[in-house]
Amino acid sequence: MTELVLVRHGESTANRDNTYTGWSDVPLTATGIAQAHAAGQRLRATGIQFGAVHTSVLKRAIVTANILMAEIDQAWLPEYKTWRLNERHYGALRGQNKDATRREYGKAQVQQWRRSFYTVPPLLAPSELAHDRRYLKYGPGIEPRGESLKMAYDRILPYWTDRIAPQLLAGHNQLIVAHGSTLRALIKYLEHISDQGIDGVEVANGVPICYQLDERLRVVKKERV
Ligand SMILES: O=C(O)[C@@H](CO)OP(=O)(O)O
Repeated sequence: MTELVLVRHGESTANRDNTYTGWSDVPLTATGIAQAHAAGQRLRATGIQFGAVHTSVLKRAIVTANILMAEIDQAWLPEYKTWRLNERHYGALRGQNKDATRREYGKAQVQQWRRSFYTVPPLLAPSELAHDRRYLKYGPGIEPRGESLKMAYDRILPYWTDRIAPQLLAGHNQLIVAHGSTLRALIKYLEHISDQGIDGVEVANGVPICYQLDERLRVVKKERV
């Protein structure tokens, strides 16, 4: 039996301001930092010993991961950062206020943009891409102009298959510190949730989700701590 723990970062400035975030690299708020410490203390009480930590290349997840690692007194763990665990890219919605878009486009459209598996948000223009050097090293085409949850799922899964699943199969517990929709994609995969069923799944900031997995990585137990 191996343990897999998923944690969404603490509250970010964009969460506080109710704006679409995606790949925008926004910091944690003071509340978010406190949530990360509290989550780490609860995780420490479980006594889980991890083999490695995986996070995105966005600071709200990285800082949360570092706080968690310190709180569980496993700051020495290998920590792997990958763009594949970045939040789903919100395209041209990034930076806009969610309530303002509800007023402009209607609640149903916003709910579809936020929670449907297949809906792609309005795309950024090619000229609006950031060409950030953290992505350029992978070559052209890594930075999306916007992603549906399905598109994010498809780029997350290879990292699961190549880097996380083999560690779990070898008996090493793994901690993933990522984002609301990255984690919804992983939860969909782990729990075999349908394309429609994933609409209703929400992941709270700073609440560790602990899975016990069997030797074929089937979920035996799920618990929030
Ligand atoms: O803005 C975002 O990138 C995400 C996560 O905060 O929000 P949503 O809940 O709309 O998926």
